[in-house]
Amino acid sequence: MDFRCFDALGIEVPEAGAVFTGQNAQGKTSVLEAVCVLVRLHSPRTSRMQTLARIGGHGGFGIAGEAWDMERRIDWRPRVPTRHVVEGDERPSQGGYLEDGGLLVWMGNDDLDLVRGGGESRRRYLDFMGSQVAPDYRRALARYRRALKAKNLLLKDGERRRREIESYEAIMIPAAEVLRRVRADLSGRLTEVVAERQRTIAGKDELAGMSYLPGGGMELGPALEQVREKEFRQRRSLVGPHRDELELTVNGMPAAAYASEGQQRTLALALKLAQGGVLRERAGREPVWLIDDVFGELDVSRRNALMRALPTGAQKWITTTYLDWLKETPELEGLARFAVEGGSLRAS
Ligand SMILES: Nc1ncnc2c1ncn2[C@@H]1O[C@H](COP(=O)(O)OP(=O)(O)OP(=O)(O)O)[C@@H](O)[C@H]1O
Repeated sequence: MDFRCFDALGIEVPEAGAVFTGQNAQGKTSVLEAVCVLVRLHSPRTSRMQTLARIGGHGGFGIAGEAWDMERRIDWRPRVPTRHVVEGDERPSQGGYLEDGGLLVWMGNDDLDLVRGGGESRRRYLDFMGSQVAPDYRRALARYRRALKAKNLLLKDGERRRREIESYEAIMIPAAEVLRRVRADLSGRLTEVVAERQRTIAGKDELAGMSYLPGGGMELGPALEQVREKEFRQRRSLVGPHRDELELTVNGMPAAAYASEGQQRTLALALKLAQGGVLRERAGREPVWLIDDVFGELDVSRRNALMRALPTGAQKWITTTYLDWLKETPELEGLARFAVEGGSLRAS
């Protein structure tokens, strides 16, 4: 293991899921994070794998588990290729490992950033979904980011090296096509489901809206030509999927600026619930819900609404520091209970 604060950890979770309780900084989030890394090769807290390796451990980490009836294992070590193993067979690429991986929805108490924060958090929301439903998405995103970084370095040095810049754009344009096709498709479907979830949680007077706005327009090639001079002057990339926006509204007004805090919280919940619904529709399977410290923060009516909205058959992994609300939530009775303390776990 050697993952975060855990040197070793073995855990069996029933079909319905589990609730992890404990004080702050005991390792609850790390348990959910390990599932996310094993299943999606992605941590919602960091993009640096090194951060996940236990300080004072052997330098790397390993996670193994059965997910969606398949034995999966990853071994991460610094400076050597990560090993991805499924049913005992090594998969040579991340894409190969992920193609039959499971589906996840992550809910955390920073989900409010989806509504209040900058475009980056909403792009991450689409990216997390995109890479779960479209096999070519993750690769396109990695290619796009690498080429964009190289292009930005060239723009920054101010030398107007058009030829070299165009060679990176030749990588960015087809990658952008993949990203935008998937993002447009997902947001089209999400719009309806988010509006429906918002109505269910808040009542019929709250109309949530969503529009996908590709930065510079859907066609990247012509957009790049149009801003060429401006990019040279400003020394940075001005159009492309890294500038896409997912505009959110409540009752026709921009949600970040005009919606009340309650409306914003409801919208953040609706976005995550819709994510689960659309993943299920697209992939024909129920995602697992990793719900990190969300329930304790919600008022009773939103907590109940969330509980009712979570699919009954879905597996849920829930962390919480407060125990009181658990007693009032009969829907969670079938879930195993674990107490997390100082990087170790015991059934409670
Ligand atoms: N790479 C690492 N090696 C060792 N310990 C780590 C590492 N990364 C984080 N930690 C520590 O692990 C502990 C558990 O963190 P975690 O976020 O899982 O706690 P938590 O129980 O979810 O807390 P909270 O309720 O505050 O969210 C923290 O003390 C944290 O500082």
